[in-house]
Amino acid sequence: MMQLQQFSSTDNLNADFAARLVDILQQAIEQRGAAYLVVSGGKTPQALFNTLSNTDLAWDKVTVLLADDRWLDANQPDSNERLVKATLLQNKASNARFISLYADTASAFTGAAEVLPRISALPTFDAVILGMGEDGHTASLFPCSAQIEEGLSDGAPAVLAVEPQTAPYQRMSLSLPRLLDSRHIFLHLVGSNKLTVLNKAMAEHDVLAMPIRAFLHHPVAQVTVMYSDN
Ligand SMILES: O=C(O)[C@H](O)[C@@H](O)[C@H](O)[C@H](O)COP(=O)(O)O
Repeated sequence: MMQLQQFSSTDNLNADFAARLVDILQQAIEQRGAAYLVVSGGKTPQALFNTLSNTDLAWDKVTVLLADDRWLDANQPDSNERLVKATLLQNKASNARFISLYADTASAFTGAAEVLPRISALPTFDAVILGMGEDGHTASLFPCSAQIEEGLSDGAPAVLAVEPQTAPYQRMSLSLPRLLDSRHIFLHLVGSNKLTVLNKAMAEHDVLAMPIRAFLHHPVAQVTVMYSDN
């Protein structure tokens, strides 16, 4: 099930989104002593990360991890880990705990066994922020990959290695069931192209063609779409 929240500008979107996330994380810390936040890479969340990093919170009780990463050393420009460390884990958020999806092996497929226990050991997440590509991928659950059926299956491991055919780098991605195991799920979209893709995803049900549909049409999970045109 999905609920669309539309904002008049990215500034308004980011202010509202950051406040909402901080409330969720704060509540988790009060109730359970710790909070778990899953974020996405890509261009869309960068301004949100800057806002969050300047917000007061007991960040030392917050664990941050990525929904997916490219199989790159964290010093590489296209590493999502590098992006999160440079934008979110700064300022007031510099003492948050970060869990990497990377291991120093040549292939994501051989590294998966090392990464898996880090993620499968985690409790229910408090918030997951998803992005969406124009092909309807989310995290690194790419429609063009041979791993898509496994990643969307009920019995999928918490993380899996993925080799997209239409995007660079091998990836490590959280699976659909691991991402759904969250108290709150958001989809963060900026730009009218993304709204067109969202409408296409809502119009039909084939999840292998557009993996984001597995979230948007999920019978139980609530997905809040945080959207602005610009
Ligand atoms: O590593 C990544 O690229 C992501 O996690 C991916 O799922 C991303 O969220 C979408 O591709 C949207 O990316 P943009 O925000 O750059 O459009």
